[in-house]
Amino acid sequence: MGREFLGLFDEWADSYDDSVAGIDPQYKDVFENYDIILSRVAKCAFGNILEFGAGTGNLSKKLMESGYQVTGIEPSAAMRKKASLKLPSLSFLEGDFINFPTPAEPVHTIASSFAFHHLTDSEKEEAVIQYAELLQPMGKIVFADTLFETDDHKEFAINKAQNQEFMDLAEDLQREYYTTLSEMERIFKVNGFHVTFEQMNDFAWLIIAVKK
Ligand SMILES: C[S@@+](CC[C@H](N)C(=O)[O-])C[C@H]1O[C@@H](n2cnc3c(N)ncnc32)[C@H](O)[C@@H]1O
Repeated sequence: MGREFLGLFDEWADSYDDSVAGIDPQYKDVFENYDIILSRVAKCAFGNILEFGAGTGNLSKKLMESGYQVTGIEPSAAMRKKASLKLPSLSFLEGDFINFPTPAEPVHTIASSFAFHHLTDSEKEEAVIQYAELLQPMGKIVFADTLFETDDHKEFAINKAQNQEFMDLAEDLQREYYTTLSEMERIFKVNGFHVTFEQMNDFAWLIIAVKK
């Protein structure tokens, strides 16, 4: 589910780490403070961690260095290959936010960075319902992702990208399922989580949801 963008990621795998380093001007602001953002996610995590959309393994590395047991779930074979080369001791399994292998161990934290927007809002809710079942009591969901305060803020970002002639970014913002803070808050609250948000750059927010 939500795998309609996979072709893009198979193609992007080789140059993805350059993009997050700010080399691509179109995505410079999206990935501003990338390293700090991943470190914040790692700092908020605990216990056994299931990470979705692991990509080239950059968040997985931070989580592993913090001493956690990490299993990465990633639908793109090219991305899994990159991540496995970077972190040979970690498991990167084929799966997505909704369809993934049942973890062998209890899960305390579900983590992800820059990936949850691949799901529509109803798929996001479907995923959160599953995570509420899967997580241990007081378990956490810690996600970093692009969110907008309102639909008007999203429209403003699209117009700004078009005016800067950042057409890849403008199309991306229209094509994928970037949602609003209020919708994200609703999804977590109605499914039994206490949720807080912290802005990390013009696009990315840290989302911390604790199972009540
Ligand atoms: C922008 S990259 C983020 C990678 C990494 N987490 C990071 O912070 O650099 C998005 C990742 O989500 C993966 N992805 C795409 N659709 C997905 C889905 N439905 N479920 C889980 N991951 C997905 C992509 O293959 C890609 O590796």
